[in-house]
Amino acid sequence: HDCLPVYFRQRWPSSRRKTRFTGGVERTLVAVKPDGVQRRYVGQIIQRFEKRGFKLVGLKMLQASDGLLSQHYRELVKKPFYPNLVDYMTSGPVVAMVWEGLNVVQSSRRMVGPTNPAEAPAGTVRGDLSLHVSRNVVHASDSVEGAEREIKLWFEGKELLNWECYDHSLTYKEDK
Ligand SMILES: Nc1ncnc2c1ncn2[C@@H]1O[C@H](COP(=O)(O)OP(=O)(O)OP(=O)(O)O)[C@@H](O)[C@H]1O
Ligand SMILES: O=c1ccn([C@@H]2O[C@H](COP(=O)(O)OP(=O)(O)O)[C@@H](O)[C@H]2O)c(=O)[nH]1
Ligand SMILES: [Mg+2]
Repeated sequence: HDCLPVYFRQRWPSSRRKTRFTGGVERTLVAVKPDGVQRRYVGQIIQRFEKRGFKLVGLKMLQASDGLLSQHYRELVKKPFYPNLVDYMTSGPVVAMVWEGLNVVQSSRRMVGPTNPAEAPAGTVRGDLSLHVSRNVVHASDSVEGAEREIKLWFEGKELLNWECYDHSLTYKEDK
């Protein structure tokens, strides 16, 4: 977390009152998959994260390679659907981004919805925009450790920017 701005380096104190934060300020990898790009959903997906209050700190469009995907999906390489997954993920450009904010890993997973769109509630990206598990529009890291690993895989350090949102004090309550 050395690359986070100074005011983010501490974890949020778990509160004296009812409100409890499970985590601190985190970063996560979100990627619009080739079907999402082809269907022109990039703007809508970015907008959901902006509206929620998260901060965009990295963004690029790329053609994913087999090598990158075998590392990204290293837990899935033995699965029977893995060759199809690679065909899907290399079928066109992917838009990869890094979002930063309080509990962003868990919150973005909730915004994206379950892997299978059939189980994804309306209001989630997958529940609103997709039907089939093999065309589920978007990726989001599923743990803080996974996010750190994936961000290193998809981005170089210099591609991630530290910047201050002017509305920070409106979206965060910082304890004195
Ligand atoms: N049973 C399956 N059949 C076909 N495709 C699958 C299946 N399970 C997973 N996939 C595909 O592999 C991807 C990775 O599976 P994973 O279990 O990591 O789901 P996820 O974490 O929800 O997705 P992602 O990692 O892309 O965000 C899924 O998003 C989906 O596209
Ligand atoms: O049975 C499956 C499971 C997963 N996937 C694809 O593999 C991706 C990664 O799977 P993971 O389990 O990581 O799900 P996610 O994290 O994407 O929800 C999914 O998003 C799907 O695109 C698939 O095609 N079939
Ligand atoms: Mg996954």
